[in-house]
Amino acid sequence: MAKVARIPIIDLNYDDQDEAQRVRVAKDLVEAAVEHGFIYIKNTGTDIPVSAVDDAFTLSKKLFAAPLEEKEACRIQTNNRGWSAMQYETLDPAHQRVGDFKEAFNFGEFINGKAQQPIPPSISPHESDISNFRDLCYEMCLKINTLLGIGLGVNPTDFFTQAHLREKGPSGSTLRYLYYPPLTQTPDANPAGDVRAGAHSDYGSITMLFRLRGQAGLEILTPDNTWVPVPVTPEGTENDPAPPILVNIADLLSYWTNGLLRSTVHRVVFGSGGRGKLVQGESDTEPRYSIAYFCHPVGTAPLTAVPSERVRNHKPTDDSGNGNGNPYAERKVLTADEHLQMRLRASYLQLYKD
Ligand SMILES: O=C(O)CCC(=O)C(=O)O
Ligand SMILES: [Fe+2]
Repeated sequence: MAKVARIPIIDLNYDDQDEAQRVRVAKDLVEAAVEHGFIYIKNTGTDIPVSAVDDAFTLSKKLFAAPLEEKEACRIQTNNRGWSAMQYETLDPAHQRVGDFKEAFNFGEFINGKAQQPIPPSISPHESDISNFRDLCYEMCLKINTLLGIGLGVNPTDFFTQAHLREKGPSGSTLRYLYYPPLTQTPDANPAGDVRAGAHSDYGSITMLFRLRGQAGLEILTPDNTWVPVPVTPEGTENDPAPPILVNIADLLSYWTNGLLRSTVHRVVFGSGGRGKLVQGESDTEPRYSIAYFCHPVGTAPLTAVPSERVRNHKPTDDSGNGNGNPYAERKVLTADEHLQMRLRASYLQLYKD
């Protein structure tokens, strides 16, 4: 059996009246974020109902199965909204021969349940459901940001949360449906060298990832520089109503905390015959679907030093200035939006070529 990533599993289902318990969970969350950058959040349906996740996957499948013209009419724009065709995005341009073997659809902000971008007619009757799911993700993201503030001893503890509040202005937060066809449908792919999503770290503050049981592919780069798969259903969650939600620290939060919180590099690979090592009980012969919510602070949020003793005392351990070997989180960025623009330009070469 393949060696798998050892990522802590945390249950956010604590008693709201029990402050000591909340602080304990917050500290566990921070330690996992410092050590691994990835955290499994047990999904018992409290924060995000299991039916809402199931319905989101149903809609995603409908969207990617829609006629090509419908998706073409929603092609991704420089506002980072819309449909990204097979191989259009290249997450690791320095090392990839060709683009990612995936399709993606990005949903930006909704206003009163209405998308502010073209939506394929095949799923437009469900626009308000997509908006609701995005809201659930947003609320959970605020909760995690609050816990991170508590666990880090940031003063005020809601420093991160305040920076994410929608009422303060638009943000780069994006709900993304992803579809990775199986090798049988991608004859151009060379599974030994090509990837379904190139090695990258995420751009925002945190990412929440939903996956389907049995679908292989995600790997993280460990501190000793080896790739290990991230099981969809880690030990101890087999009987939960849904697989855990996989949360990872992204570049902006790593940058904000001077590298204390780890933004871990990850990728999606072909398993059988490819580079990946399959986790027991998972396979890559079926089409793979995942859903990510990329949580970003409001675009104008200045990335000033986090008011935390622990962050102040943290010494970056490498030349990048972010302490975790991540080459993207450079110190020159000023606002959340500037940071996002820098990252998008690097991965959508055609879109930004002019
Ligand atoms: O599909 C996955 O499992 C991961 C996708 C991912 O890393 C991303 O879209 O940033
Ligand atoms: Fe990612």
